[in-house]
Amino acid sequence: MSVPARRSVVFVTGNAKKLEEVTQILGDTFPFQLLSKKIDLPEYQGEPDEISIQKCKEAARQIDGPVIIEDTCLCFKALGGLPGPYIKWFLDKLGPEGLFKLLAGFSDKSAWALCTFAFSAGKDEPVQLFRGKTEGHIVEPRGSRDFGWDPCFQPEGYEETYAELTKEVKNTISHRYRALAAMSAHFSQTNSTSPRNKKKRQEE
Ligand SMILES: O=c1[nH]c(=O)c2ncn([C@H]3C[C@H](O)[C@@H](COP(=O)(O)OP(=O)(O)OP(=O)(O)O)O3)c2[nH]1
Ligand SMILES: [Mg+2]
Repeated sequence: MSVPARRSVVFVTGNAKKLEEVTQILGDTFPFQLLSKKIDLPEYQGEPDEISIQKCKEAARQIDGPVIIEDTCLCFKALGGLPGPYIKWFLDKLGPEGLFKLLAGFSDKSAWALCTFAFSAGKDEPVQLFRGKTEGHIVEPRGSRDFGWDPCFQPEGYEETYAELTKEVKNTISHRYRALAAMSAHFSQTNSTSPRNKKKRQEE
């Protein structure tokens, strides 16, 4: 008897570090087979949800099949949530040191990292969003420099920055971990209540 193939979905990202973390976090737990495609999707403007929806629709159009995208914001409370979705440009121009200095005139250094995963079953299909948020503070950069603004973000309840924490720890508290947990929970539930699985359970 042949084993039915696991449904696959393409994670579209131009960021190799994101892909690395997503693969580490999901392990074998995700009900879909995760494929990846390196495409630099446009950097849209607007609110995080709108950006993720546009990004996902464009990915689904290009792939012409089921896709997942991810968009990350780093939001400073003293700046009303900015840079938010524009963190990529701020990071490119200022680096982690400059991000810290941006808050020099403010006593409130609190910040949050927001990750949004968006799924679409294909072009012209609806987009579903899954969000994860981790609160913390912007600090003088410390730790390894291998991923963006990790050296200047210290998550709440920790003495270390994301960049000083081991990957194992970051990947159990991060914005990305939380968004993926929401997405995995949704699809695990959907899978277990799908008519095919219900029928299978009744037959057991
Ligand atoms: O230090 C970090 N740690 C992170 O966990 C993290 N996640 C994203 N980023 C960086 C990468 C970018 O500079 C921005 C987010 O912009 P976004 O458009 O979401 O990411 P891209 O690199 O453009 O990748 P996509 O192709 O859009 O998936 O923040 C982090 N830095
Ligand atoms: Mg991007």
